[in-house]
Amino acid sequence: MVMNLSKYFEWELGVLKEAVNLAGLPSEVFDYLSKPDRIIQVKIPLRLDNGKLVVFEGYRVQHNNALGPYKGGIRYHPEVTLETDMALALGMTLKNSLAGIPYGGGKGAVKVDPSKLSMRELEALSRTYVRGIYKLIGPEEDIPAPDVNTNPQIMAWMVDEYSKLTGKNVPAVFTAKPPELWGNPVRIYSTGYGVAVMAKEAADLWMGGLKDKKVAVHGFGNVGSYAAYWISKFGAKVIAISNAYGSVYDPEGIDVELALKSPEILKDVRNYPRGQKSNDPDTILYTDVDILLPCSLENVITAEKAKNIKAKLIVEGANGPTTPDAEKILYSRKDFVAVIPDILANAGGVIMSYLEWVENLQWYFWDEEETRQKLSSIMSNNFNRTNIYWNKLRERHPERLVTMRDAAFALAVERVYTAMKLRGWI
Ligand SMILES: NC(=O)C1=CN([C@@H]2O[C@H](COP(=O)(O)OP(=O)(O)OC[C@H]3O[C@@H](n4cnc5c(N)ncnc54)[C@H](OP(=O)(O)O)[C@@H]3O)[C@@H](O)[C@H]2O)C=CC1
Ligand SMILES: O=C(O)CCC(=O)C(=O)O
Repeated sequence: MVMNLSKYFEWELGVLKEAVNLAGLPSEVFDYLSKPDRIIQVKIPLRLDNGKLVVFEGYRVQHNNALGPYKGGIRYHPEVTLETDMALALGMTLKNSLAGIPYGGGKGAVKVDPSKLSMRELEALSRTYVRGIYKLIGPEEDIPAPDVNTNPQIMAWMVDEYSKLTGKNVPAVFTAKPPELWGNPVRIYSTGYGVAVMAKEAADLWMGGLKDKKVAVHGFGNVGSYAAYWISKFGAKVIAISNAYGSVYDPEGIDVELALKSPEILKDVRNYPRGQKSNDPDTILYTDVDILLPCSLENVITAEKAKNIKAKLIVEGANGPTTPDAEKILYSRKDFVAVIPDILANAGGVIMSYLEWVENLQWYFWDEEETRQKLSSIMSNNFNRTNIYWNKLRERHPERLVTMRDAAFALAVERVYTAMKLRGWI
């Protein structure tokens, strides 16, 4: 996939501008939010196991903290750029606002291919990154978490490094830690679980329920694999999955539990024992399914690809997978239902991070069932609020296409605006 990353930031800003307008807010709100509060850029020198020194580049973008501390994940990816990170940080401000949680938005990144590093190198890189940013993060300042190619083990190293540097035991500075180190056990699957809850809400409302609905999942990583697992649990049938190496299609249904338990399949979905295999991850975008879950990276569903998509409902597990041009093409189809936008659909991760942070701050822990229940009801409530607002906007603007993304952005930006206004910033 060729990623046009700067394009992602550009189109996200376009949606934001429109949202400010739709919400009837002063245009200066767009000027304020189109730039982050602060960009931290750090040098990460790493001595490789073979003795060679390499220097990586890392970022932490703190976008806006009107609603609370900056919050958002850290991505390790060889193609990540500062602009991608800025787009993702803006997305976090809006996602956290829409979710109704007490956070602003931020995002971090290191330009590295972690699959090429040994465990020792990965740990050293993660600790050096924390040394670069630790003075500007904290449980009341900025709370990072995982994103693409980062995980609870990396959070454990990071929280340990932070504690060493500050001389304090501060678990609430990072979320999605291992449960043995004050993490919440739901967090590992919460984003995918939330995506499945959103698909269920949408299917119940518009498609007669999830039962036997055919599903394709693009990107079988943390978000995609658990989204596939939970949507199957809710009664749908996952028939196609992909990752960076390729895809597998089985009209009889993929055994998601088997795939989730197999390190070989998680590494490369073509190791799945049945079905038709392809070396192209994108073939599954065009499979005849009811629901498509894009759970890999941004800019996957372009206008060109949208023309051949058959799914009626798209629930965005990834951040920024559908371009606005593609969305227009999808909505022009009579049988198309909706794109449930990223800031609504994949908020399960950060909502669960919020619950873990609350647990860490008060040293009191809920059990798994109870926390999942809390997450589920916050997600369902957010779906309903956004849908009601979407209906209102469509009634108000019958002359134009108002997407659910427009509604989600407008609702989110309203809450940020109110906080900034009350604080006297704007
Ligand atoms: N983790 C979280 O809690 C949250 C993540 N997100 C977003 O969800 C998305 C996925 O994140 P996450 O699951 O954590 O990341 P992972 O690294 O766990 O998974 C990413 C998946 O996408 C696959 N992938 C990469 N490139 C392609 C491609 N060209 N075609 C098909 N699949 C591809 C990867 O395959 P391979 O393994 O082969 O590289 C992997 O299966 C990102 O957009 C992220 O920002 C959003 C909210 C929260
Ligand atoms: O839990 C978190 O803070 C990470 C969330 C995140 O990065 C995202 O939603 O994209």
